[in-house]
Amino acid sequence: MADSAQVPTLVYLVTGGCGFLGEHIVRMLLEREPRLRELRVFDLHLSSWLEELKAGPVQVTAIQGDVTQAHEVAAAMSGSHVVIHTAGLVDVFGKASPKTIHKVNVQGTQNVIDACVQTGTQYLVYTSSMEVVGPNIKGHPFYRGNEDTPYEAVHSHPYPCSKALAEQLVLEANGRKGLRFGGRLFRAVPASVEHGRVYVGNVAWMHILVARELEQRAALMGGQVYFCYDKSPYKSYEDFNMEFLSPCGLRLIGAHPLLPYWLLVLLATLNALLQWLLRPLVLYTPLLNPYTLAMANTTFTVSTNKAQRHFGYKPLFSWEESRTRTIQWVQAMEGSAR
Ligand SMILES: NC(=O)C1=CN([C@@H]2O[C@H](COP(=O)(O)OP(=O)(O)OC[C@H]3O[C@@H](n4cnc5c(N)ncnc54)[C@H](O)[C@@H]3O)[C@@H](O)[C@H]2O)C=CC1
Ligand SMILES: CC(C)[C@@H](O)CC[C@@H](C)[C@H]1CC[C@H]2[C@@H]3[C@H](O)CC4=CC(=O)CC[C@]4(C)[C@H]3CC[C@]12C
Repeated sequence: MADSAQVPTLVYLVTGGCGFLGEHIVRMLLEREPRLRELRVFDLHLSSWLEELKAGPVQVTAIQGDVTQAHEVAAAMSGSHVVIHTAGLVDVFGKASPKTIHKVNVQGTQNVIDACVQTGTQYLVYTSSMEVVGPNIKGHPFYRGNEDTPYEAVHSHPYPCSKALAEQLVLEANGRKGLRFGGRLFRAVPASVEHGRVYVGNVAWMHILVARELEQRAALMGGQVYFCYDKSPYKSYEDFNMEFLSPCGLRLIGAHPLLPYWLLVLLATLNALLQWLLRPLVLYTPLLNPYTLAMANTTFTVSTNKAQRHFGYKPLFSWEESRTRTIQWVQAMEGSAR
């Protein structure tokens, strides 16, 4: 059994992947990162040599995009585990305006950071520059210094200013969570209890398709039941929720339920009794009651393609897109709850 360090499960995104540094990173990842499942190469200008890389075992996805466009960055980021952000304007010759340099190097980096937070991509590697340190405008030499050597970094040129600002954004974003929950949830349901979940956008899409096809295919579809499904992973109810809550800073404590099942049944029953006793005074509606506990502890998953066979249904949103959109929704809900 290959250890996890060797199993290709990770999705990397390299911005500026067609640049001088980016190309080296792309080729080296393919040669030296055994955990790589997909390598996304994001660049304003895609190079033809990318095509030759698609013949290998790792899925190489070329994405033409602009880091100054937040939605393009977020779309490329969706489902990535690691992003290496090299895209930038290297210009100390006055080819580009200070505004453009700032827009690409600073706003572009902010867009990458925001996309990480939105999509739950937890690891960002940023290519900074020695110019962030110096030489400064006073011409002070920096002789064989290191990261801790004191030096007065004072810049006026657009490029070093942009790199210094971008690096500061990245450093400040370290440890940032999409959501300030920062809380802990305690596992109540065994991870082995699978529960079927479907992204709401795919549920809506199936409804649209049924309504559209029903008239033409009444003989086949009339009176039929169709399970709704997509590529959402089979997980326990709580583990599935963590796909969206982990990127928002929540942690699920315990590989196994922390309380024995009989105690959960007792607590659920007490909740039901309390609800009954309090009903004349107040509506007490706890999450844990005998019904919800039974549901959460009963495996219920589907595997079917009847909807595809009968009316051509295919999920509109991939798992990665569904996950990203749900994380964004959770974050928006948290923002409105403040
Ligand atoms: N070349 C050097 O000596 C040094 C470079 N760096 C940094 O390394 C990074 C990469 O630099 P190089 O590979 O040398 O430059 P490069 O110009 O060869 O590569 C930059 C890549 O970013 C892409 N890009 C530019 N604007 C973009 C945008 N708006 N959206 C998407 N992609 C965009 C370009 O198409 C290009 O492929 C830059 O962040 C630079 O500041 C840092 C230190 C030294
Ligand atoms: C307190 C813990 C035991 C916690 O894990 C309880 C989770 C519980 C609130 C949910 C577990 C299963 C959910 C239901 C399931 O997804 C099926 C459903 C289908 C519907 O049509 C409506 C929602 C629901 C009943 C859903 C409700 C929440 C759960 C019971």
